[in-house]
Amino acid sequence: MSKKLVGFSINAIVSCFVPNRRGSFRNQLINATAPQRNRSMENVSKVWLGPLPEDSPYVKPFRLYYVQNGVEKNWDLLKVHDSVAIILYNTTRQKLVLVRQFRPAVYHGVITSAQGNFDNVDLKSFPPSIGVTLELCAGIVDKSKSWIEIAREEVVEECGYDVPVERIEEVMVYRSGVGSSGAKQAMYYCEVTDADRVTSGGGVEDEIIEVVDLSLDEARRMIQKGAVNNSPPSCLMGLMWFFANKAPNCATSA
Ligand SMILES: Nc1nc(=O)c2ncn([C@@H]3O[C@H](COP(=O)(O)OP(=O)(O)O[C@H]4O[C@H](CO)[C@@H](O)[C@H](O)[C@H]4O)[C@@H](O)[C@H]3O)c2[nH]1
Ligand SMILES: [Mg+2]
Repeated sequence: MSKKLVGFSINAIVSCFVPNRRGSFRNQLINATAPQRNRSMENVSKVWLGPLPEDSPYVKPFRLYYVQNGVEKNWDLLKVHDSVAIILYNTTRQKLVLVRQFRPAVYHGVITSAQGNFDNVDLKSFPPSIGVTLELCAGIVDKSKSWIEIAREEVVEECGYDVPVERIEEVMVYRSGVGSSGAKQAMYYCEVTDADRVTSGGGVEDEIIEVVDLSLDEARRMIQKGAVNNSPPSCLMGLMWFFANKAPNCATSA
């Protein structure tokens, strides 16, 4: 990872991010049985906006200046965490394993697309379910561990499958938010079995994540024309990669 970017150190940013966001695996097992597991992701009773605090551990806005063809230009950027995403395929059930979550950014986006602003949001007209996404298991790179180890931890934390890194294959590395953050995301593929399942998943701390087993027909429908519904491009691309390279009876022949 590069250490310096436009005057502030990435390490300094990372070090001010919430430390030890993830508990130990033992704590995760304890958390998995705690009563808060029953909280509903759609039980959102009030929404409002506020200014971004300067010490946000997740988003840092700034302006980058550059001279191109002798002309000074600038671009407004957001420093956000890099991330990993994992295409999970359960070979016992022949199901893809995805996650459902309430995404405040998506909820905001859907509402502002519909009414032009986020003022006086009526929760009856805009129920929290419109901000729920179906995504690949994914997580931010917020600790000094190898990316593949972070991917392994996300798989067990969010989906409950405990697999060694040797079973996780790198698929591709790309940049998201090319106009705003240029953040790096690495995508991985991992086959799991029911025997690898150690918890029901669901995330750590205050995360509310539902693990969803998707049949290959259901996954195929998600990437059909007109079918995309709130899922991020990384998820859709991961599904397409799976069908192009891994799905039973679908692998392209040489
Ligand atoms: N982002 C953020 N803002 C806050 O204000 C904020 N406040 C609390 N948090 C906490 O940070 C953690 C983020 O969870 P993950 O590590 O699992 O990361 P993801 O949210 O899954 O995001 C990944 O996957 C996405 C799908 O591919 C990609 O789009 C992202 O780029 C990629 O990072 C959660 O514990 C959440 O409670 C915030 N997180
Ligand atoms: Mg996640």
